[in-house]
Amino acid sequence: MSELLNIENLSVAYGAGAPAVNQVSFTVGKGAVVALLGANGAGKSSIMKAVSGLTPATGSAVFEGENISSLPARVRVARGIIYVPEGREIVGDLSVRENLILGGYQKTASERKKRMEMVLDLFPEIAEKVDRQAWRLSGGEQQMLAIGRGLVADPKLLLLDEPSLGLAPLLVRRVFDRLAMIRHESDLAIVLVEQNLAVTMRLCDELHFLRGGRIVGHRSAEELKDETARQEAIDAYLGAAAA
Ligand SMILES: Nc1ncnc2c1ncn2[C@@H]1O[C@H](COP(=O)(O)OP(=O)(O)OP(=O)(O)O)[C@@H](O)[C@H]1O
Repeated sequence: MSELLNIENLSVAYGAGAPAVNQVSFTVGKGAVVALLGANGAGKSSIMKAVSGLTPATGSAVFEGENISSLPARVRVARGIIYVPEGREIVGDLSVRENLILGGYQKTASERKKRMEMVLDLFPEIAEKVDRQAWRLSGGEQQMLAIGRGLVADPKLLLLDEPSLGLAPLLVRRVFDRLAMIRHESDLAIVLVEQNLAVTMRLCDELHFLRGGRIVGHRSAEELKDETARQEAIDAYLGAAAA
């Protein structure tokens, strides 16, 4: 698998105290799904924001061989790095269709139309409600819209921040099944932030465990298929709440 993203010694500091992200390094292969797991405050979202150019960071970020460290967020979007933030951040007063149009704001009208059709095929739940204001959607539908809006931008790398947050287990399964479909049908790579290992295991190839802004452990999804190994990783890195 060839390399898509290489992050080296990434650090993020918001003030004078301990950095939120401290010398983090990881790589993402083309078409790979890499998960970042850790408790609240471990630094997961800060990594996502740093990779997407939304917060200042030090260290190096190389995407498709190009050093993107000093590129602004909108140029990273044009390169194919798309962030789907925690809490969805869809525009409630706009319709589902208008939210999807926003996702493709850098695309030509015909490309955007094609991508929107693909997204609505993938998420029939929101296709039925395309003219409805986004705030009227259920939590699961809003999450589908947030992911769909990201997909309209035709990402090479999707940065997905806690897509399971606040969703019932059945909806989480539905959202993750769709993500699995997309990744099998395309070259899309995903960096997935989650707190829940069981959910993450449905989709990812490898996992990095974070604590206090540092990567403290790494496992492949293959290794964690073994129940004992999985329990050991939970005990070592996450604690009982994340099982
Ligand atoms: N804009 C900000 N200004 C100041 N401190 C911040 C800011 N954003 C995050 N932090 C701090 O940085 C640390 C890491 O936060 P971050 O949101 O990256 O963690 P996280 O692992 O994504 O947490 P969660 O799972 O709760 O979303 C926390 O201590 C947090 O309080």
